[in-house]
Amino acid sequence: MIRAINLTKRFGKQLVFENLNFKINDGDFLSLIGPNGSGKTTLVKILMGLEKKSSGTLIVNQRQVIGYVPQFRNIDLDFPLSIEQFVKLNLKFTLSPNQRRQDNELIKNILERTKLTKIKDRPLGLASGGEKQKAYLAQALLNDPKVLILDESTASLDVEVKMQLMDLVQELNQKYNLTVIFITHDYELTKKYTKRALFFKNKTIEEVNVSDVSEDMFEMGG
Ligand SMILES: Nc1ncnc2c1ncn2[C@@H]1O[C@H](COP(=O)(O)OP(=O)(O)OP(=O)(O)O)[C@@H](O)[C@H]1O
Repeated sequence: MIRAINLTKRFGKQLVFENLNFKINDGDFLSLIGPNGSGKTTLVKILMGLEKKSSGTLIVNQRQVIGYVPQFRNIDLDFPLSIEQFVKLNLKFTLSPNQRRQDNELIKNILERTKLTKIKDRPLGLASGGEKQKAYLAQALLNDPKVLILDESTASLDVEVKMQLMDLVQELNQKYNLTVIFITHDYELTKKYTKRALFFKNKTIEEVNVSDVSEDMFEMGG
């Protein structure tokens, strides 16, 4: 469970948002929507402990590991790692054979969950956009997160591939009760996949019913 009480953030004199009040429950599939610059990324950075709040209270269970899937970035064709090697980058180095065995099991399991097993040896640079994004997702799942943050992860993928990625995330949400926070500018995906929506408006946040989310909510000035 994550709870914000009067959460406020300023950068110097610039007020980004003030008095955010919300609660995110375990297993929620939630979208964070609002125009450019309204504070969505700043909020998740605060959630992940990468940015400091200015005032207010934020309660995040300490043991609640948060996984983060970044915005889609293309990767050079000659990137030297295979999909599996890339996913493994998030493992802690160990000399213990026992730990290595456990790590290998874990990797196998995660590649299966993200449907990457068949192509695990393919160089990441040669993978399709959707496959690359799944590799980021697999990396984020490595530390067994209870919360997964997707930061516009589907931007610049084509529609079908976006849906495939979101189907996979939905499956993880339903099977493992993974909490999903989806920062997005995508109206269709918000409607199709998310169960709750938090809308940044006038420097604060309000919960709107997903059925009431409209396209202009992604465009209006902050
Ligand atoms: N480290 C920083 N120092 C100063 N200002 C910052 C910093 N990070 C973000 N900002 C400002 O805070 C505001 C909110 O930015 P943020 O990236 O959170 O918005 P966003 O809603 O995620 O936008 P977008 O939809 O465009 O990704 C912007 O005006 C931005 O310029």
